[in-house]
Amino acid sequence: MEKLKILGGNQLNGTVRVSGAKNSAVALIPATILADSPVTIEGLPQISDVEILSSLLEEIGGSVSLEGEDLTVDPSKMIAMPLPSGKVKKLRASYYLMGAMLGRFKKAVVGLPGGCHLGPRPIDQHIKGFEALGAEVTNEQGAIYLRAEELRGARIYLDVVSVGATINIMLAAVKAKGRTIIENAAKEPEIIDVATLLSSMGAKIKGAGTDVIRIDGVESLHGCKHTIIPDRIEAGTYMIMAAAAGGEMIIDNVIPTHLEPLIAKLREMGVRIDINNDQDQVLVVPGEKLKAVDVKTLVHPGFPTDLQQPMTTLLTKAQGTSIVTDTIYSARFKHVDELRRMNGQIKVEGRSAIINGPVQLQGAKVRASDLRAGAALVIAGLLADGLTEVTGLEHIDRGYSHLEEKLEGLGATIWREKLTQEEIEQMQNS
Ligand SMILES: CC(=O)N[C@H]1[C@@H](OP(=O)(O)OP(=O)(O)OC[C@H]2O[C@@H](n3ccc(=O)[nH]c3=O)[C@H](O)[C@@H]2O)O[C@H](CO)[C@@H](O)[C@@H]1O
Ligand SMILES: C=C(OP(=O)(O)O)C(=O)O
Repeated sequence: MEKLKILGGNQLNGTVRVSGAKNSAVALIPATILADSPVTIEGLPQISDVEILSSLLEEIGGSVSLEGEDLTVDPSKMIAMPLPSGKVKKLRASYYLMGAMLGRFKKAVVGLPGGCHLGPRPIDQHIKGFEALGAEVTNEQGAIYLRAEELRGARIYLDVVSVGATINIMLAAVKAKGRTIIENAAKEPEIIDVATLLSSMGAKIKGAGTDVIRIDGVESLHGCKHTIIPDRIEAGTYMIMAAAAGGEMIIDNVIPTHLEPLIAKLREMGVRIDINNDQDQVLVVPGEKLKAVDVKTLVHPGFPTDLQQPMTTLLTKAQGTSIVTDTIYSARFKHVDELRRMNGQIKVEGRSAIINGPVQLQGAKVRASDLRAGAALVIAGLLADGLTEVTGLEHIDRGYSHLEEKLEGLGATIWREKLTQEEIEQMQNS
């Protein structure tokens, strides 16, 4: 077990290159199960979610080569091996193994997913979709059992706009007989990325990125090569870091339109953002003083919930009272207690955090309860007076590729250390 140590107060200057999108990667990798010949995905982030999913593909008989940012999967010898427990619980996106294995084998056994604890995260809409396609779905001792004689296209209206359900239904439907229509589908860029890979494999998909997706099932899918889109949440995290820590930062390898809600909010706060579409870059130049703003998370293209926690830290520096409301998750505020330990003047009321600023955060020992809480605490450490120690790195490592190297390159004083036996015991007893 390890911790991050951050000596706060440094300005961040220079260029940071954004990695491939975690939320695409975790769907693209299971999607390879559907092909009958090798698929290569280029530009993957070097994060634990990618490593775990790659090893799960090996567990079901895939031949997998992950070298740096590139993954090649030969799925031809895969079998419908049950995956009821173990690694599937370490991440949220193991649920995509359900859709992909159902599509290919017409059966699957996959443990209920893990991932960040942000309040209830049911998968009823995924199951509704699988059932509409003709699968029998049961939940036995913490694992989902899926079986179908054949998959038949269907019209599926999602009661809740869900990224995971939209992609999972796409994965199963590409090999169903006939047409599937997903209505009230999620519209995230990652959904378009997955549809692009599936289309390169021979799938027939129209409307990805809108709220109606039409899929005409095909008999077989073939191998191909695909380059992943950049991670808009990682990009957004660095933009928030730049706004928080001062200095001038170029964030490279971004699709600026994916960042519109954040760009608008940062500008409202008084941060200068220059967009260079030709170079896939944005430049962030923080203003002298930051203004308080209200933020409400919404489904895409609204403000992304995954940037809500980092934004809360930034708002501790803004003049006045800001209200951050999360309409997607009921309990995505575990970072607030930790920020309070660092002198954050924040209270939580229902689904909102009320932040009074500006305050000077103080270095402290804090624990990341989930991935973006981790990002929020790292930003707090960069801003704080003195030394901050962040534990719970297993969460941060799910989603941030080379975090310390990238931050060091920008001028931060940050390093990783092993926890002592005493610290491990203290954590286990707390
Ligand atoms: C691996 C991945 O891509 N994770 C992202 C994905 O998570 P994930 O796919 O889990 O999120 P969803 O879009 O499905 O969830 C959105 C909301 O719908 C609810 N819901 C979802 C499914 C369902 O069957 N029933 C239901 O009620 C959830 O509880 C949540 O309140 O989208 C979230 C919302 O942008 C992001 O925070 C996560 O980073
Ligand atoms: C909530 C997140 O991830 P996951 O859905 O993988 O838990 C996230 O990326 O912020």
